[in-house]
Amino acid sequence: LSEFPVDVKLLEARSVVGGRAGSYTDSTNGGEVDYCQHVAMGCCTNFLWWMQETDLLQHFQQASALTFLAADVPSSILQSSRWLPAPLHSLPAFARAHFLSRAQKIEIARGLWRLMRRSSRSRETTSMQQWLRTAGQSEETIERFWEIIIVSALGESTQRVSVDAARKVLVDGFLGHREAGDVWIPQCSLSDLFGRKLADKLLQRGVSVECGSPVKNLECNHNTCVDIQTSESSIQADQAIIAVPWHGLSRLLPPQSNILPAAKLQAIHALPSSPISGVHLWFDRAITNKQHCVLVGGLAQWLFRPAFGNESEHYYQVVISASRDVRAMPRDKCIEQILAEIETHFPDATNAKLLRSKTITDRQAVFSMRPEIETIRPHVQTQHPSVQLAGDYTATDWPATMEGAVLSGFRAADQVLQGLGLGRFAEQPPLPRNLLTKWVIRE
Ligand SMILES: Cc1cc2nc3c(=O)[nH]c(=O)nc-3n(C[C@H](O)[C@H](O)[C@H](O)COP(=O)(O)OP(=O)(O)OC[C@H]3O[C@@H](n4cnc5c(N)ncnc54)[C@H](O)[C@@H]3O)c2cc1C
Repeated sequence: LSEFPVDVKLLEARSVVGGRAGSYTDSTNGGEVDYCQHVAMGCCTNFLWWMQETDLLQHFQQASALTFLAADVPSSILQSSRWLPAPLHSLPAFARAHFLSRAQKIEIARGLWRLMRRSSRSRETTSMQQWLRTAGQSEETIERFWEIIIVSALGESTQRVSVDAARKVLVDGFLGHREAGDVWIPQCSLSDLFGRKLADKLLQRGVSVECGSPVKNLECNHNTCVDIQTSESSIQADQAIIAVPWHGLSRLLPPQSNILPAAKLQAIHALPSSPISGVHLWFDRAITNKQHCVLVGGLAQWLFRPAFGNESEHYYQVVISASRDVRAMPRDKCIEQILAEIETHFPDATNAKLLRSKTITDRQAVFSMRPEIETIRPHVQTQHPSVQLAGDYTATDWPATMEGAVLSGFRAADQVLQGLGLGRFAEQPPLPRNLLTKWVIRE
């Protein structure tokens, strides 16, 4: 919006922008620690474009190889082949993977083929787990492959997510393009990236950013103007975009609002969510030089070694998505189990001393991509022409991701521009498909 002749004011409740993609200040050394590591994927074309546009893509590292570690087998590196076109690009690395047996690989290949041949718009109410069983996947294959990929990408287990959501991740996220599955990892803290660097870019573009300004109420009394109440002031706007999380929306709007029907507002508020935990570990020495890896078969799912922070400390972060088990465990027991798993993967960890640890679980980290939620996710346009919604929970087809959030923002901006008669704002197209993927992957 800042590229158009409009005055843009951003009202943020917290002291810093960035929302769930943020950091806290470590009381021991004063450094910034991300609540939880965030990564984007190559298929997140809107998010990556936006980072490029705001000159922030330089603060990301693009990783095209993922290391999978499982107990008692050598590590496996999954990387696209240089010479095979999509969707065959992962085949050689997949065939060499040590954490899967030959029979499991054949089962998975059959399952992936069936997913690609399935329509992306089936809107079926089956869960991914039910689908996997009917597609001939054994419990062990589900646990050792499908569960790992789906939980990492959707923040929810195969038991709960819809087949459509899982298909989107596997097809758009890995099979559709050679670079779709590349992982883009921030090389600075999230609060530095979004809270400072991005906020500065917005300020330079003339956006007024007001942190510490929670909106209390939003009403449209007549057709062309929105009344926005904060604790400090009352603002009249021609257009408003409400970009709060799904569970915060009903606090802003009166129950009988001309913006959203009461039943819809209630359904959005009740969208089911899934927790994600970041387990922060500080050791007295390095346990591995790997910057990131996927851990197979245990409680810990990913290990990250952030590229920033105090060099004298050896800080690592374990990410556990759909972490209901973690929430149910005593804290000490959870750390004990994670350390035991880390020692099986990294022999250097046996001699390392854990100096301190912190577990942060966001209970409403992401909305749960269950089959029924697609009918509840709202479009960015509300009933009122002057009010738009934005946020990962809107109907973008994407799971709760930075891509979904950015895409919804672009769509909301487009609506605003149309409402003001100022033109259009085009979202980015998905990664292009080659002839083979167009032929093999059904729309
Ligand atoms: C632990 C965890 C790990 C994740 N990992 C990844 C990942 O690896 N990759 C990925 O793409 N995504 C990841 N996500 C999801 C990602 O963080 C979200 O999808 C994304 O941040 C959603 O952005 P949003 O703008 O929709 O909502 P939010 O980030 O929740 O932003 C909403 C903003 O609204 C503000 N607000 C709320 N109420 C008010 C009010 N009344 N007035 C003014 N402001 C208000 C909030 O303070 C907040 O800043 C993760 C999320 C969590 C929690």
